Amino acid sequence: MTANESNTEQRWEGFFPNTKVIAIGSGKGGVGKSTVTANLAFTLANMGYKVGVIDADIYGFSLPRIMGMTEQPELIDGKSINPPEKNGVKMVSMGSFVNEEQPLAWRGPVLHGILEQFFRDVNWGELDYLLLDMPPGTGDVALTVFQQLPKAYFVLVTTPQATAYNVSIRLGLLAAQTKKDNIGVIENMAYFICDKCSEKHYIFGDTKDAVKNMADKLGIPVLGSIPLRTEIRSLSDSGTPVVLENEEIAEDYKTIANNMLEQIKNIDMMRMLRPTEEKTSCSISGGSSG
Ligand SMILES: Nc1ncnc2c1ncn2[C@@H]1O[C@H](COP(=O)(O)OP(=O)(O)OP(=O)(O)O)[C@@H](O)[C@H]1O
Repeated sequence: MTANESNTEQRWEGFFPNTKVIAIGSGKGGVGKSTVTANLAFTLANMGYKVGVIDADIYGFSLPRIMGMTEQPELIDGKSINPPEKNGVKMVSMGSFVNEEQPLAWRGPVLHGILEQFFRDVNWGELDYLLLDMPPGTGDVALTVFQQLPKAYFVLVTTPQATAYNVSIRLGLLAAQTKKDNIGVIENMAYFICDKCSEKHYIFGDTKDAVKNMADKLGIPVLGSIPLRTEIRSLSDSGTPVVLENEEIAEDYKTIANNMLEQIKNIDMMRMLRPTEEKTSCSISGGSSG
């Protein structure tokens, strides 16, 4: 796609002129991207920001369960909906409309249409930050998001295993190629603190610098690390993101959120200095399939 073609396309961020959209992605599934998204959303809300979350993982949605927001959205006038809200966070997911066990099998254009409705037909109100929980990998939805949200900031979540961070590099490079601003990497399940010896065990990484080295390759910072904790999993499963219950982990998330906002501030300053052509160009080949 050329810069001109991309400019004439309807872009979703037009629905949110005053909102910063943060797309949260991972190279592979199971690294805790949705858990991190949910906890970051409640952290930002706790810091006083107005926050919305779109679950862009249409087939593999899990946010309604993790955030404990399983109620159906309210249909207003036959075409727009009021999203569920909890602790100052609004959220919409495919899981808000279908049963958790219902199989979904749609091709790209249908996914694109559903995501567009999440942006256009939901009464979000004024938001400071809209977090987008992306499906894992570099598939159709990632490409659509990169095309439709040229000003979005991009955050990678990975665990310290080589199998996870190596595929994250691919997604990070794709984001960079399509001129997305990568803000940084969040390391999840970074270490485990033993109940008995209180030592940190780096279960998933050969070295504790694995994710730092990966972030260096992409030229972006590590925004922070979250430990592997049974409590994170068990609270998530029962619909209470850990930051609402555990002050120590809430502090870790606050550090990450502050680092993220600082990076956004720096990127905004750099954007003001960039030539216009560079701000709008997009190098994805092919159409805008979703
Ligand atoms: N730091 C952590 N400590 C312990 N368990 C965690 C941690 N982070 C996430 N988990 C658990 O790991 C599992 C996978 O997390 P999650 O669903 O957030 O991953 P994901 O990357 O979004 O996966 P997918 O993209 O495949 O949906 C969940 O059971 C979650 O509770």
